[in-house]
Amino acid sequence: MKVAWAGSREAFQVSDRMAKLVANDPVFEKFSKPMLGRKELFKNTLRKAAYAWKLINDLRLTEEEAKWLRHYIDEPNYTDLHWEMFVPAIEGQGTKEQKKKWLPLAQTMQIIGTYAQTELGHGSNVQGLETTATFDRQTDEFVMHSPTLTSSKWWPGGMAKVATHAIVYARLIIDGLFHGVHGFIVQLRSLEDHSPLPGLTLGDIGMKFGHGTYNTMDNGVLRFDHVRIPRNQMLMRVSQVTKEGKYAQSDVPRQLLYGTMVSVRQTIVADASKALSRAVCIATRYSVVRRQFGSRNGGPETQVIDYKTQQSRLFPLLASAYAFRFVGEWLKSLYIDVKQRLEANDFSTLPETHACTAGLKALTTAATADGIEECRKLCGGHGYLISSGLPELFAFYVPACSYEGENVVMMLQVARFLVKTVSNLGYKQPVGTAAYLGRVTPLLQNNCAVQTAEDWLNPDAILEAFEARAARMVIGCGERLAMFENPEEGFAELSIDLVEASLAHCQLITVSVFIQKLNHEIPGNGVKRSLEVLCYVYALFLLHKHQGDFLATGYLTPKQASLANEQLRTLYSKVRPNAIAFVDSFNHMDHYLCSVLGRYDGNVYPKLYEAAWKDPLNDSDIVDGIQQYVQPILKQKLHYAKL
Ligand SMILES: CCCCCCCC/C=C\C/C=C/C(=O)SCCNC(=O)CCNC(=O)[C@H](O)C(C)(C)COP(=O)(O)OP(=O)(O)OC[C@H]1O[C@@H](n2cnc3c(N)ncnc32)[C@H](O)[C@@H]1OP(=O)(O)O
Ligand SMILES: Cc1cc2nc3c(=O)[nH]c(=O)nc-3n(C[C@H](O)[C@H](O)[C@H](O)COP(=O)(O)OP(=O)(O)OC[C@H]3O[C@@H](n4cnc5c(N)ncnc54)[C@H](O)[C@@H]3O)c2cc1C
Repeated sequence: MKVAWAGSREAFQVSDRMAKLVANDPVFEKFSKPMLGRKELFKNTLRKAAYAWKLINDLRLTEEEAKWLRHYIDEPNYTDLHWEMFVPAIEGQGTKEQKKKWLPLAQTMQIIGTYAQTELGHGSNVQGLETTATFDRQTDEFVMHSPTLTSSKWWPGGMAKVATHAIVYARLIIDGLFHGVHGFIVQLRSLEDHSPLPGLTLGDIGMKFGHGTYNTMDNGVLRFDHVRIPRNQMLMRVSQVTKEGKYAQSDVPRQLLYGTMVSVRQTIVADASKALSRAVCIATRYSVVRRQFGSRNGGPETQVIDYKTQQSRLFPLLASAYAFRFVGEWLKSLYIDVKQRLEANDFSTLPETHACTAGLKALTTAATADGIEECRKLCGGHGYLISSGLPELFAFYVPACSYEGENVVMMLQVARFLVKTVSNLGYKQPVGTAAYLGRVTPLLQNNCAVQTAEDWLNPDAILEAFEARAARMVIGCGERLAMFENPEEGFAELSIDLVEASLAHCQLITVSVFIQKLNHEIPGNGVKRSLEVLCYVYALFLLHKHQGDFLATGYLTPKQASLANEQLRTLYSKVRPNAIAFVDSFNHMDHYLCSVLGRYDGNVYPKLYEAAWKDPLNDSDIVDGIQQYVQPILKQKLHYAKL
């Protein structure tokens, strides 16, 4: 199962080696993090990042190994933006010459980059950005300027204190004409003494949610006061500006300007299963240790994992972790394919890839953020302790619902793709993840054939149910949209239904990828049979949760929906004996989990007790402030004290 989770024996070995490397090196200790102040926290992260870079070089780690190393260090920092956004932006949007100049510098970290798109006034609406890049023909330069307060760049990770360079998105202006938003490579700091370059105001935007997690990152604010950069620092693969000031667009579609976001959204989907599996591992192990009620004749109480209600909250999350792992793997292969095509100037699959990355990013991050919080509740009161590992994990993870495309905004992008696909149905056969929309007649006419709970243990029945629900919701939206004279008004008016239809479409992708995985790629019958159970749990849990959709579209009868729920209950009993094996298969080491509740050895209570004594408040019996503020109250003799 460890191999199935990792993707291959080689992938398992690489991640396992890196996990151990980090866990066994005292530099990467992280239990004390929540006790540190912001400055110490930040410096500590800088120290770890520098040490990690040294390890990467000394041990000659491959790109894959370096990624795992950074992952297991488990502290957001400037290198995330450098590797995940700055480098991909140059790779995807730079010309050959630009790549030749900038990539070697970035890949050896002689420069450190960030991705400065969002502003104080605009994040989702990229076309609404206000920073300007005005071409000056005389000097062959662009003048970067922040004309308003709201145009201040706001949020870019690593920008406040570390990055030496940034890809800055700004409105291109030539001779007073606006030519859309483009990316520019801008140097922010001196490579000699790290001071901000003249004309730039740079700082940190302040503390963020949670304490020891995202505050290791220096998210920044940046303002330009007429800062000049050479013309050849505009990323010019999509559009070019000549030294005469002529604006030209190559045959590369404009959408490629958004390409870095496709790349990172794909990574975010791949990462969702890591965060969810981490929370599920903690909650499952603890649910086996924790006992409440049910003692008979003085025997042990019931393990809370044996309560059906606990199972009905925990096991769908366990199944979701596996579903997200497989859909992340699938999306990665889709992305690798599109990347190769884009390099060869084949843009045909970009719209579908954009819809998949946007939609799956929204689906997986929302479910993971909610899932981590549910795992905290599944651990009862102890889940609220920092030492459970869950509050910090939640604080770290939850911004994924906002960054890299706010989730609702992303689902609306999926909706645009679906509406377009449906409106083209007469003359363009949909392919890939939208292929089912080419079979609308049977999907709209045939109803579910399930008659017993057992009938739900059939991949075809499940697939057809998810296809019919998505097709009916999408087609329904299309029909209602057609009634509006102005399509944009119609889209806005129906946006709530459109987001729901997009979710149904994305859930269909996730379920069908899981089924596909079982049909083709699982080595070993035992592993396959166990994963089949999780696949059914995932699908039937979604069906139960969204039964309103399945019933309202008329595909299911209430009886069939309740048979699905009955089957789900039976499936929970099949998951139970393997629950610990399923979470052990994630291969998460204690160091990575950073959780007393999720310890591999189950030795929870003594370690919780021990951890409590490490709190600085327990350094002495009488702490600072008691004499000054508590003792006087105890000793006072005021009238109202008698009340
Ligand atoms: C160790 C592991 C590390 C993990 C990863 C690291 C993460 C680090 C953590 C945080 C870093 C965070 C960074 C950021 O957040 S960077 C900022 C991200 N910002 C956004 O995501 C902004 C979201 N907004 C948009 O993407 C766009 O504004 C929009 C798509 C919502 C709207 O675009 P707009 O041009 O205004 O309008 P349209 O909807 O009409 O789109 C036009 C056209 O373009 C197509 N399209 C849109 N986006 C893309 C895309 N990304 N790729 C391809 N095509 C795209 C769209 O479909 C339309 O096409 P058409 O219908 O055919 O015309
Ligand atoms: C931790 C973190 C790190 C970040 N790092 C970076 C970075 O490195 N570089 C960078 O450039 N940016 C970064 N960002 C910024 C991030 O990309 C934006 O915050 C994100 O894209 C969301 O945009 P917004 O803040 O403008 O949200 P808004 O768009 O203002 O969203 C507010 C609300 O409005 C709704 N809404 C907005 N538009 C619509 C619409 N058309 N229809 C319906 N509802 C709508 C949203 O659903 C949401 O509920 C980071 C953000 C965070 C939290």
